[in-house]
Amino acid sequence: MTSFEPIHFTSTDIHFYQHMGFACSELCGCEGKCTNSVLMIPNKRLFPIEMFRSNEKLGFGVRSSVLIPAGTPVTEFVGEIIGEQIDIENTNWNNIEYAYQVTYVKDDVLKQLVDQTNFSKNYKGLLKDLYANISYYLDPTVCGNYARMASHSCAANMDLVRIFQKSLSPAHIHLVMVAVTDIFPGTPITIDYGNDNATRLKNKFECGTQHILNFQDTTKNCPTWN
Ligand SMILES: C[S@@+](CC[C@H](N)C(=O)[O-])C[C@H]1O[C@@H](n2cnc3c(N)ncnc32)[C@H](O)[C@@H]1O
Repeated sequence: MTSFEPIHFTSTDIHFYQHMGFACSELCGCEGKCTNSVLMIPNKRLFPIEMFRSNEKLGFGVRSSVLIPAGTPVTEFVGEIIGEQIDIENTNWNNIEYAYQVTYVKDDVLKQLVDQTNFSKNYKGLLKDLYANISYYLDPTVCGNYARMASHSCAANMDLVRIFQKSLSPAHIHLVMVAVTDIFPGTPITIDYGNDNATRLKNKFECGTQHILNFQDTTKNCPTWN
């Protein structure tokens, strides 16, 4: 399951579920000085980003004035880690509008990853218990960055990838936004909010794509960007 093979970021795969990464830290042999850390590029803020107002329905979005090449890790999605057991379709937790779910109770890949580590049996048990009953979210409401302003698209130009640093607990998750297509200057930066959110917001979503999600009538709710 783990490998050092390069990952080809394409818009046809859902990388969030398929790939997880690890970043060096002061706990590694390189003492965090390694120049190959996956968090290095997103934290360098290589791309000028501006916020713009799309329309009344979409509100504000973000875009860059320069080309962002496919495969580039562009920024971290910054937020506070929150553990919530919520019914996403009926929640009145206001922050759900901006929070991004980073763990799923049925996330077998994550559980297998914990099993593969050389952590002690007790620590592995603790990690599995943490993930077993609660879903964790990165909530940018109080402490966040521009990533929280990205709009939803059913054919998003960025995907989010979980990168663990130092350990495998929810508190060690960094969420990195990676371009999955070349994003031309001025193009709105979009992510897929996921099926649960799409269902919750299905009567107000418009993303200008003809992609069909796992619920009926989605195409009806996806007129073009304007
Ligand atoms: C994470 S916020 C994005 C920033 C937001 N546009 C703003 O101005 O604060 C998510 C909210 O933006 C709006 N939104 C984002 N993408 C949308 C889309 N494709 N269609 C309609 N509304 C969208 C919805 O109101 C959604 O609840």
